[in-house]
Amino acid sequence: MTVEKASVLLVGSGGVGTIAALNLETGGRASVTAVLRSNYNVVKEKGFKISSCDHGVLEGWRPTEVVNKVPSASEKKFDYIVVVTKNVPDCPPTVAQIIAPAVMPGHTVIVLVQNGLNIQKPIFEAFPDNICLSAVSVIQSHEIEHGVVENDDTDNLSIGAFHNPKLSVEKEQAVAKEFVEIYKAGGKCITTYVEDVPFSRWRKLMYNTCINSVAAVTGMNTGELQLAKGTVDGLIRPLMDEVRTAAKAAGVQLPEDITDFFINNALEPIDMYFEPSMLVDVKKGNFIEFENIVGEPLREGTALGVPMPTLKTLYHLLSAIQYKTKIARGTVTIPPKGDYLAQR
Ligand SMILES: NC(=O)C1=CN([C@@H]2O[C@H](COP(=O)(O)OP(=O)(O)OC[C@H]3O[C@@H](n4cnc5c(N)ncnc54)[C@H](OP(=O)(O)O)[C@@H]3O)[C@@H](O)[C@H]2O)C=CC1
Ligand SMILES: CC(C)(CO)C(=O)C(=O)O
Repeated sequence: MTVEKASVLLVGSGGVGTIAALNLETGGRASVTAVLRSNYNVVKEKGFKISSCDHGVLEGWRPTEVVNKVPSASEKKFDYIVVVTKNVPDCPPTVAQIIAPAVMPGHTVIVLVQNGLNIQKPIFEAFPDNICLSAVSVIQSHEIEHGVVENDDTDNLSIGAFHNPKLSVEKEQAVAKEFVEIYKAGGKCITTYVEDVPFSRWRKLMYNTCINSVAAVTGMNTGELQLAKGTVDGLIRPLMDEVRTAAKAAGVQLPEDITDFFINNALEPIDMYFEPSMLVDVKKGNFIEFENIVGEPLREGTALGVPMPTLKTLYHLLSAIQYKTKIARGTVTIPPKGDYLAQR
């Protein structure tokens, strides 16, 4: 018996998105149309070159279809839109604006394979009748040049449903479980259904909010951060304590030993010198996802009465870095330098 393939629109085929497309196609239960932007021409012509710990080296790989624009729902009906762009709501277009043309109200399931907290809120607002899934990714995958992807760690995806109070929780969870089956059908990734999405999101923040962002501000990889005296105990631990306390205030109990767990496992070994994604973005001159990774936990914790002084300082440093990128990319204009010498 042949099973009909799910029709998937994948938006954002960089480091993580390309491996997601590959896993979806490998399982044979999905047919992927990928929307590409800066890598469109090179991939259309030559396909992706992928070096992956789980898939080996692939030259000229493409999903079923590659396009350079989000198709409209009237052109093609998609069962899922899998979003794997960076999520930068402070630098429009927003995710909701990007995917809007392809969303069929009440039909399309929107899957957010992105870091950060509360990323579902603008999706619920824009598409109140569509199920939205959370996919928390642990993978090390980067596009090192257009169309060239290096994936060093198994694609480990924790999938669950963001609960939209307007929709049936049973239906949302059934859809999440079905997507897990589609995603893992190829057997080359670790894909788990999670019921407690807030837990899985806050848990991941322990890394992203506290390590990723310190790496971005300092320009240092995980090995250098550990070697720099005082950074782990004076900066990363206090940040983790603040995030854990905010999670608790929000009703999410992270285990007491989680700080030691992340410090002893996620940063090791020192000579791995790993660059988290926000550091990669700063180095590439890309916008950073600081509003969802740092701003949202800060706003949520503060609103619940949790003092977060270290995180607040980090937030403002990241905000300044984002502004610097906006100047460099010309998305803001600043007044020209005044001629003060002439007035002396
Ligand atoms: N990299 C990693 O190892 C990990 C990343 N994550 C998370 O996964 C998500 C994706 O990250 P990552 O893969 O690293 O990001 P990348 O920057 O590698 O890829 C993002 C892709 O989205 C594309 N894109 C952005 N906007 C659009 C648009 N409007 N239309 C079409 N394509 C678009 C970008 O194109 P362009 O090149 O033109 O900008 C780029 O190809 C993020 O939320 C990140 O935090 C989570 C775990 C690990
Ligand atoms: C922690 C890590 C590396 C997980 O894959 C990540 O989320 C990132 O680099 O943003």
